[in-house]
Amino acid sequence: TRSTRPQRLLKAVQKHATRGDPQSVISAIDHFCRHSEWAMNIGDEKGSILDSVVSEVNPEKVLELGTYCGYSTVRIARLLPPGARLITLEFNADYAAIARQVIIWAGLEDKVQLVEGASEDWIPRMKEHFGIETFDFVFLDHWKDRYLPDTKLMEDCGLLRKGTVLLADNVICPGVPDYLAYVRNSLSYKSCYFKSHLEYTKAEDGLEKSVFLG
Ligand SMILES: Nc1ncnc2c1ncn2[C@@H]1O[C@H](/C=C/CNC(=O)c2cc([N+](=O)[O-])cc(O)c2O)[C@@H](O)[C@H]1O
Ligand SMILES: [Mg+2]
Repeated sequence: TRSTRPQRLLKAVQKHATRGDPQSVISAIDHFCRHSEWAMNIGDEKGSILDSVVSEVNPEKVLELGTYCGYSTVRIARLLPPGARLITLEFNADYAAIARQVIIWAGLEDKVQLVEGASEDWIPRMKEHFGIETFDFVFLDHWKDRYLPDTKLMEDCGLLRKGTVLLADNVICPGVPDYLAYVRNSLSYKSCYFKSHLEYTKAEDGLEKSVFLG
């Protein structure tokens, strides 16, 4: 049977990127998505904003919701200090299998724990299963109707501390209106919008950075 797009994306990484070189993995995926097949990675333009926020926060404990093929996982993990950990949740087994290979190709498997499962099932288990008290940085890029319920779940599970930074992709396109209204109106968050473009296109999109105030 015909291969899937994530499988073709992984092939492009293995063909064009250098093992152990995260930047070459990022460039190979961006080239594939610009010149061969669009895919829903954050991309290079919004990816640079992600890089700057991660560098500013310099987090020890990171949670990513929605791994897909591991593009943003690699972008984040390559910037983490030694000893820092990234847990990424992905409930589609096929995507998880591709992402594992992309993360290994980038040489970042020691910094990343890819958990194959649903965010709603695993957020409540972060303490007892991973010994995580709170996260320093959370990247939201999974199904858009899950951003708000999962944020409330993280609050309820005590996983956010004063200063935890949430960064959400696609707040314009496809859009997350309920999440945006919540973080922008809640007294528990200081929120700001980074205007950009939908990956590999000229359409507007952007990232919302929200600092939990405790
Ligand atoms: N509750 C959950 N727990 C674990 N994994 C979960 C999950 N919900 C979804 N996922 C996974 O997260 C990814 C979904 C991304 C949705 N993005 C999108 O739909 C999307 C669409 C466009 N677009 O249409 O232009 C552009 C973008 O940047 C986008 O991120 C998929 O890999 C999916 O399996
Ligand atoms: Mg996205």
